Amino acid sequence: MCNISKSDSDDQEFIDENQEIELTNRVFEIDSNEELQPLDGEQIWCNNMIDDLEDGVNINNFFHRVSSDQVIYQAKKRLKMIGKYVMGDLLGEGSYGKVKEMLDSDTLCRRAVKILKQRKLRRIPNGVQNVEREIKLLKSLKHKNVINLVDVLYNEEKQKMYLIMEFCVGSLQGMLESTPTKKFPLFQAHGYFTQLVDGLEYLHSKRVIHKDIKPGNLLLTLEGDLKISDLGVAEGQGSPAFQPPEIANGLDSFPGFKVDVWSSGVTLYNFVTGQYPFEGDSIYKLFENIGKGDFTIPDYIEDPLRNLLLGMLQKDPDDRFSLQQIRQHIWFTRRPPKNAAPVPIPPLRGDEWHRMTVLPYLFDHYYDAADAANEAQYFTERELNGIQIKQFFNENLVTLTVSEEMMKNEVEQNNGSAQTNQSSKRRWKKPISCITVRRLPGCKQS
Ligand SMILES: Nc1ncnc2c1ncn2[C@@H]1O[C@H](COP(=O)(O)OP(=O)(O)OP(=O)(O)O)[C@@H](O)[C@H]1O
Repeated sequence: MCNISKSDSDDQEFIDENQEIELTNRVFEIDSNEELQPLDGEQIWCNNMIDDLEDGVNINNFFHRVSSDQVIYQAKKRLKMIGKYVMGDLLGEGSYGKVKEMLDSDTLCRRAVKILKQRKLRRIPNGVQNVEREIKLLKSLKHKNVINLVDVLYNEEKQKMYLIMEFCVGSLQGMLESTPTKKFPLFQAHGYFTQLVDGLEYLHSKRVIHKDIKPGNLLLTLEGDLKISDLGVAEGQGSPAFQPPEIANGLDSFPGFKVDVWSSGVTLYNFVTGQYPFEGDSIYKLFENIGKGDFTIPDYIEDPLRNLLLGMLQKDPDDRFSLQQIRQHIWFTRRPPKNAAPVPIPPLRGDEWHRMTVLPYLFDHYYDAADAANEAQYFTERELNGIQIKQFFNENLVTLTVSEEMMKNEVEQNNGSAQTNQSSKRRWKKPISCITVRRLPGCKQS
């Protein structure tokens, strides 16, 4: 019999408003004495244990506290749909609101949704109008290196706007932060920088100035495509460390396109050195330093890259390189050799495979574990840490795993007799189960 223990875990990181927490947020852990380990990548939830607790049994009589690395499953995920989109987990949070993963139930494409609260927007002067205007603009843009706004939904009652975008696995900022050196090898920096220039050139051709180019606004798809994001709905005038001297000095008028060239120069500097050309203890000091335009480039950055950085970070916008000059620059045109391991995309909330977070919600809503066993076409038996388990295979998507011993208990409870052969699985009301996603639906980003 598998003992579980109650723990007042404060690890609520994975729980968001979509998740209905069973057992008032308590986490259940397998007793370490039983040595029942989760199978790789599998999740277990013990429904009959939950019933015991709901019946008001004093759990302390039965359960022992064990270390948290034994935690197997903690929360029920309640399905939430916004139109045809199935909501997944939180991806991040910006100043306007949350960004969550979504699945388009028509196309099975992974999406990200930025949830904007109109109440919040109204507090910003012209906030609502600006967003509306920007949405119109974003809808008219289509380029491989610019985040695509796929759909916009409104909920009048909740006063929310949902901006549905292409799904990305993370930002270049997150990748840089995940490395000890905080920088990319030159060939990787080159790959991202050339995509950034491609995207910027497209935006400028549409007479759009981004105003907030920085690694945090450059997202990556699973395929490694760079997407310029946060167009226009970004709050304020951009991030201070990436602002050009004409803004730091408060000039009244200046060529807007050169603002993007400057911040792309700071971004490239950051990619290849892990540092910023201008720093300051306060924003005033930072702007003072930017305003003077004096900076140094570490000696290990050699020409032609040094020359490119100097050209992009010219204090006077008229002297600053144009995008055409950048494109023709020798560093741009020649790909550096791949002489180091690339910086990988860091795990998303602990998952290095960046698996779809929508699936557990779908399983919880549509998939009854008992039905899975009933519908199973194949099963296999094996031993796991001394406990006999059965795995039922349903097509190639799902494996339902049930321990023989748990099965006995369940059947005894339900029928008063212990039946452990395969036919007994039809009688289970709530088997203790593992559901493993073996294959994810593929999706080509459109
Ligand atoms: N299309 C997307 N796919 C995956 N993650 C995304 C997507 N868009 C944004 N994110 C993530 O969501 C988080 C919040 O993004 P958002 O654009 O709202 O804010 P921000 O750029 O961090 O800040 P601000 O809006 O204040 O400038 C970021 O961590 C970002 O990486």
